[in-house]
Amino acid sequence: MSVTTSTSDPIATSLPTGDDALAALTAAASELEAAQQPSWPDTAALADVIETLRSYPPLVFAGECDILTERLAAAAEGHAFVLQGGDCAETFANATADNIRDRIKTILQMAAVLTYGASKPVVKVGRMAGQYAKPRSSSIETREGVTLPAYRGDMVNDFAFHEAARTPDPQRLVQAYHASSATLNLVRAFTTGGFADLRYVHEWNRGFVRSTANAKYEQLARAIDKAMRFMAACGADFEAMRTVEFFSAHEALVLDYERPLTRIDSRTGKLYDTSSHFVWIGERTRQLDGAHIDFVSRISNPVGVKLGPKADIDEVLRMIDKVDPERTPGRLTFITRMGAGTIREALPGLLDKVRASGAKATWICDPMHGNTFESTTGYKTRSFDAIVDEVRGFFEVHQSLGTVPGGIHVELTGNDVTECLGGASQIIDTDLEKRYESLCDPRLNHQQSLELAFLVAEMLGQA
Ligand SMILES: O=C[C@H](O)[C@H](O)COP(=O)(O)O
Ligand SMILES: C=C(OP(=O)(O)O)C(=O)O
Ligand SMILES: [Mn+2]
Repeated sequence: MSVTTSTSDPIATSLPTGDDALAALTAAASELEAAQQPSWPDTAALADVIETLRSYPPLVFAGECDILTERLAAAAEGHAFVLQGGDCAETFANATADNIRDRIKTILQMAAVLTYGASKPVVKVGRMAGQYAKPRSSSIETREGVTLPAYRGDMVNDFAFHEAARTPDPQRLVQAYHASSATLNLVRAFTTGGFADLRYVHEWNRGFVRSTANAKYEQLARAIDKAMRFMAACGADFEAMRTVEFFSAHEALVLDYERPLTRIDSRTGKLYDTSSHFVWIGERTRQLDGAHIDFVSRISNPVGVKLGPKADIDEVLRMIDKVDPERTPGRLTFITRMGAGTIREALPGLLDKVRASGAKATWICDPMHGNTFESTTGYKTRSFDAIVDEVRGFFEVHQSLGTVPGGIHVELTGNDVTECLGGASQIIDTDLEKRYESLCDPRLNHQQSLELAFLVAEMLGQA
């Protein structure tokens, strides 16, 4: 079945639908170069796994992806604010009930504070239920004279430093599917079964500001408390606020996972990557003529592209034509990750030119990936102050241009880890070893995540 779009818009393209679309997706797989892919040693085993994944049910429904597209369109117009958060790299071992609960709890707490600050709905998106693959700066790692393949996420290989562990194993793709399925199932249960009740979330936040270290956020917490009482006095239906809309997201990196989970939507004949509601393409894999950008241009999910400080404007404009030729509101999100010291110079030009081109994108700030450095104690870390400063710069730039700051994208956990420096509990270099658990990038811990939410709420209140 092939359907052409009839439009007079010169940039609109006609993508095939149905079986033709799936065939084109498969053909592109063999023609285009895909960066950062595992070197699977056993290609027959990989082929079996791909067939297995093809036979599995989708993890999300296309209609849910469309709802997220609408929410992201609202964020692009300034009618909503997006919060994307979760681990840099999920692991199979950490996909436990407690960890998932605490991450959801952290995101819900942040969202409540941001909703108050923005006076807008907050679109809640977890970097979870699929964030199992990592692009790496180097494809090898050397320790004490021994060189092995780099860890590329649990979907590909194991973190343990020996040859068998680091050898890519396609069975891990199947494990990633099951871990994602179980995670998403619990997330759906938490967010629709009563755990997300705004009254609980508010109580958790009151608990957070009770500690002396966080007393500086008390004023805002009191204002939220007053608003809750006001709502109660007006007879607000808190029962209706027991459930929240929550979406999943991850980097679409390993195409041997994403392609077999890409399915035809029975309603429209269009393709959706049913591994997640939202997928993004990372800074290292966004080559215009590469397989990743081709892949997202063929699916109808809302998609993101990370943009670093060196993003070339012409390339970005061509990317818009390729990924969002029909200029569908909410379809394309740019996640900027410039660095605190760079964002104020690097972002205005991009915003300005994209606006001048007539294209619309949702702009989200990732204040993590441009602010990574090695601590004196040898840990990959980030400082809380730089993270806050990058978000501040993001708001300043948007404000000066009259464009819309659409949301934030953060690496966080609900656990009390010590991976990022600073924050009210003043984590210093020598603290990092106490509880450094990330297998890739350092995450904000529970307290630091909430602090960030309070600070961003203040920025939103002033915007
Ligand atoms: O999460 C992002 C990247 O995968 C990560 O920053 C790469 O880290 P590396 O430079 O240690 O490979
Ligand atoms: C790989 C990541 O980021 P980036 O592509 O921005 O480096 C990430 O989000 O973990
Ligand atoms: Mn990361």
